[in-house]
Order: sequence, then structure tokens, then C-alpha cells
Amino acid sequence: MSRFLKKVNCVQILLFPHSKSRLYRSVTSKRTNSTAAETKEVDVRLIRNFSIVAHVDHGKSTLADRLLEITGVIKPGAERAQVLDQLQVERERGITVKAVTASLNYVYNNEKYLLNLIDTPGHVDFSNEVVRSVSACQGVILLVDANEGVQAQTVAVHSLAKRNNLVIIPVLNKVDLPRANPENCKGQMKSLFNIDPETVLSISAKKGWGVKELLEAVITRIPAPTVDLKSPFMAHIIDTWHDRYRGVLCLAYIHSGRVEVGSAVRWSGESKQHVVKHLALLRPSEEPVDSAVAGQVVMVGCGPKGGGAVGSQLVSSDHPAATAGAGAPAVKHMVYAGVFPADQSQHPMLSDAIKKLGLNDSAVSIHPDSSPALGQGWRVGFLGLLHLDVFSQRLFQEYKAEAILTAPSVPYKIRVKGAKIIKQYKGEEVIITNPLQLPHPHHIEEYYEPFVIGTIITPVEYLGSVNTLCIDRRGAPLPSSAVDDRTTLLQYILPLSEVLVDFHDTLKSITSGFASFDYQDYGFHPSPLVRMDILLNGVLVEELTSIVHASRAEPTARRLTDKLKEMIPRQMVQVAIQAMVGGKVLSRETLKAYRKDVTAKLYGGDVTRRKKLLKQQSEGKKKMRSVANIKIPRNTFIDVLKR
Ligand SMILES: Nc1nc2c(ncn2[C@@H]2O[C@H](COP(=O)(O)OP(=O)(O)OP(=O)(O)O)[C@@H](O)[C@H]2O)c(=O)[nH]1
Repeated sequence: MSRFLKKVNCVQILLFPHSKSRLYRSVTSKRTNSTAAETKEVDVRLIRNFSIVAHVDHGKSTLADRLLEITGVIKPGAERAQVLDQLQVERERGITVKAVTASLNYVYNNEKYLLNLIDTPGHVDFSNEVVRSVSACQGVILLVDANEGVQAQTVAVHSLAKRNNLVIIPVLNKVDLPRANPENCKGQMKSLFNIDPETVLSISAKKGWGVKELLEAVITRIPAPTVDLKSPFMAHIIDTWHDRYRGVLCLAYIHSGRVEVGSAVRWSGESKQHVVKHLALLRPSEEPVDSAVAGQVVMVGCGPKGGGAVGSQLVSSDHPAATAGAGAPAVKHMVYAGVFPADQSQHPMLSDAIKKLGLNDSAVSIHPDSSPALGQGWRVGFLGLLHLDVFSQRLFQEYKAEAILTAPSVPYKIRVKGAKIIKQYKGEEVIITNPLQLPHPHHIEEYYEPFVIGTIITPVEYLGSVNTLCIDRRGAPLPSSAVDDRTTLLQYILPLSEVLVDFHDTLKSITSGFASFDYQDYGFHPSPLVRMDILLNGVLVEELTSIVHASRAEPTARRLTDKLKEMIPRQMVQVAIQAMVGGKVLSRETLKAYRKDVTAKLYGGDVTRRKKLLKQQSEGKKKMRSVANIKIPRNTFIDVLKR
């Protein structure tokens, strides 16, 4: 083993690889010896595990591209941009959704290093990916756009890195832009994070300026992992995904010992043994290896029945106990929605798709649910609305499964009066993830609403309008601080339901895009709440039932009925739209009867044109949900919530 320990120096970059097969095709095809298993073991002193963390769009994926180029994984300019953003949804939306790992080799001072890089998402809805990624790292590159300066998410990822005792390499990106102001940004980093301006590196990820120096700073500033090679093998799982032929594959960070193809292993807490069948480095394409040692991040596969969950531990079969390892932090779901098949015959197919996607996206919680109108389905917990949107888009794009999503709701908590008399509530305090489950107000002693601490960084000229927005959303201010003489950091305690849907968009529009926002959980607090039902021609639309703050019931009722009137296409019959609380109608709108004649604009012409229009209309109708013979477009359930 020592022979190998001396020889290999490389750099690992971590990419979470649900779509590795695609990447495998694109990258591996260029490798000459792709199937031969790597037989050398790695010298732990020459391993660096690091992650790139930053506010959204500050250039993480672009920097990852440059690092892949410098280490020879991709040719400069030859590959498409943002190589690590592999999902269709990532490329379409230009955002990173999954953290992705790549192991890179880099020679420095005649030693060959193994660098594991993790490119993480920037959006707050995917922050669990960042938390998971840093659990396998000893350091982070904290990237700040020199044009925009420190933003709300920068504050969040900085404190995450601090909490995990990681070495932070502060880096200013986009210094090529004419409006970049590196000196001011260094001042912000000094005042907010106490970072010495001398230690801040300046780069342009787009042009490649300063990236080599950054890579060398990774080697010199971030320590090698401290590991125990002599103890039995133990690794914690940081990502899992499903492979059609090999079953569940896992990305594991090895804490102690070593593992080989053929090693007998088990999941901690289970006695059943498995045999390691696949072992590979992700570069980011798979590179099979025979063995791996503590400190490394490797892909492990134990055959179709050998999968474990994110955060679980894989240990050697003779391991006495398994307790070490960071594991996956508990995920707190911010929003729940019902997911139902468009028709019940598609239930098995959707079930399979949700199971597979749930394996890759460990942040969702999935529980069976049923509704008289929509049949059998699931209640799914998400980290935010973007997460929900991305989940349903991935279901469709990656698994061809189309689902109906009900109106998303934050979880509420109630304390039930005389809990024993209501059979379904075993405890006194009950979390309500579906507004339909809310019992009659007579049975409820206290309602609780989830709150968050929102952090906003804004130029001072917008302070007035930002404060007005926060107070309008029932926010309570906390002390603010100056980031520099033109920028302020504000903090507010806000109800989660008020920030979830469109707070960020409104904030961006009132500050001409200059303010940024991030939030952290602040737990449940008492709040007067009511259940609001929506009825169409007297029939309850279950998907639109919501829980609202009592003081907001009337304006919300008016907004919902107005919006529904706008969004529901006119029908053959007149439609009464009512919003009700406790049997009282708070708002009512009437949609007049009308048959949309899509062929009205045609005058003469080819009959095929008329047929085409009628066909398009009937296909559109299929995408509608029918309540009391009234057709509602499916996106209504989410769009109606937006102000
Ligand atoms: N001018 C300039 N533009 C850059 C630089 N680095 C990144 N960009 C641009 O900034 C935009 C965002 O870059 P990404 O790499 O996608 O940012 P990201 O942080 O990975 O984004 P998320 O993963 O969605 O958080 C892209 O349009 C890049 O081309 C740079 O050094 N200079």
C-alpha cells in the first residue's frame, strides 16, 4: 500500500451525479483507458476536499468549468459551459439544483494532488445540498461577485462554513467587469466576516484570470483530511441515485479504513451483509478503482438490493459500532403540496418515478395521501417553491411522469383541546401539512404558524420601501447593521407563509434588482389562523383550501376569487366562485357562461387548419382538472397564490 501512497497526487472535485450516465458518455468517450480499474491508492496527505459556495449567480459553475480545464478534464473552450450543471432543468433555468462532485488531479511542487471539488447550488431552496456537501470538506472557496458585493446568501454560506470549522478561501469573482469594485467588496468582507483583505484572491472565472493561483491556494491553505486509516472501514453517504442496470449507487465520504471491490459491508444499524460491487472516482465521469482509503470521496455500488439513504453510514461487516461521521442534517420542510396522477391508471408509473426521484433528491419527504376528488397520491414536503417547481419539472423531464400538484401550503401546528376525544390525533400538538386535515375550530386550543429570520442586504436608498414591504408582510424588525456606507443588512422575523410565494420577486422589483434575501427557520409561534375554502358552484375545490392569518382573511378571499375569475377559462355554464371561512362567504365572483370558439378568427381557408385548432383546444382541455364539470387549468393551483 505504501508504494501507492507515495505515488499518486490528485485533486477531487465533487459533483452529485444523478445524470452521470449522460456525462459519462460525453466525457469518457475521450478517455483511452476508461474501463481499466485504477489500481493505485491515494496518499491522504495529497487529498484536498473542498466546495465552492456563494450567492446565486456569483459564478460557482463557471469557476468549476475553469478548474476542470486546468486539471485537463475538459479542453479549454471545447465543451459547453457549466459542465457540472447536467440536469435538463439546470440547463434550462441556468441554475444549479444538485451539488456535483469531481475528482481532479493537479501537480504542484512535483506532487500529484487529488482534489475533490463540489459545485453547490446558490438558491436558498437547495441549501441542504450545500450543507451536505460541506460535510465532506475541509475547506470552501467563498466566492463573491466583485460587481454585486456580499449578498444575503453569502452571509448564510459563510456562517455555515464557520459552523463546520472549515478553512475559508475568500475570492472575488468577475473582476473583469468594468463596474467591479474589489476594494469595496474587501471592505464588506472585513466588516461582516472579519476577513483580512490581504487574504482575498481576485479572479475572473469567465476569463480564467487568477484561477491557477486559486487552485494552488486550495492546496496550500486547505488541510488534508484528518483520517484514521487503521480503524475498520466507515463512510457516510452524501448522495444517492438510481442506475437502471446497477441499482442504487452512492457517493460516500470515507472517514476511516479502506474499502475494496469485493469487501463485505453493511449499513450501520442493519445486520444484513452486502458486497461492494462497484467502486469509482468521479472525474466527473466514472473512473473505476479497486480500492479507496479514508479521506476520499468515492462512488460505491452494492448491487440492486444494496442501497442506503443519504446520511446513513456504510461500514465494514466486522465494524463494532458506527457512530462517527457527519451524516445528513435533518431537513426542515418549508412547504407541502399534494402530488396526484392525472388519472388513477397512471398511479403505478408516477409512484415509481417519485420513488426514484426521491432517492436522488433526498430533501423531499414523501407520504401517501388520498383525496376523494383526486384519488390516491402523495403529500410531498419541499424546501421552497422553486424546489417544488424543479421537482415536478424533473418528474416530467427525467421520468415522463405528469402530475397534478395541489396548492402548496406551509406546515402549521395546532394544540388540540381534549386530544383523546379526537381519535386521529394521538398527541396534543399536531403538525398540519394539509389544510384539509385542520379539525373544526371547536377542537383547537391554539394555532401556531412557522416563522423565519429573513436577512436582506439592500442599498440604503431602498431602505424605506424594503421596510414597508417587510411590515406589510407582518414582519417584526431585528437590529440592522451597515455593510458599507451605501449598503445595509436588515433582519426581520417574518411568517414563512408571507415570504414563500413572491416576497423575493417583490423585493427585487422594488429595489431594481439590487437587494438580496435569505432566510433561516425560526420555529413555530402562536398566531390566529383560519381555514379558507374555495367553492365553484357550491362544490369544494380541495386543492385550493388554505390556512390564512385571521387578519388577512378578507383581502385574501377577495384576491383569490378575483384571481380565479381571471385564470379559469369561461365555461358553457355560469360559474360562482366563493371564498368561505367557517361557513361564511367572504368574497364571491361570477364567471359568465361562454364557449370559446377557437375557430372564430378563421375565414374560409383550408379545413385542416380548422381541425388543427380544434385538436389543440381538445389537447389543452386534457390538461385541465374538472371540478363540478368546471375545467380548471392545472397550473391554477400554484399560480393563484401569487400576488
Ligand atoms: N463577466 C463575468 N461573468 C461571469 C464570471 N463568472 C461567471 N460569470 C457569469 O455569471 C453568470 C452566472 O454564472 P454561474 O457560474 O452559472 O453562477 P452560479 O453561481 O453557478 O449560479 P447558481 O448555481 O445558479 O447559483 C453566468 O452568466 C456566467 O457567464 C466572470 O468572471 N466574469
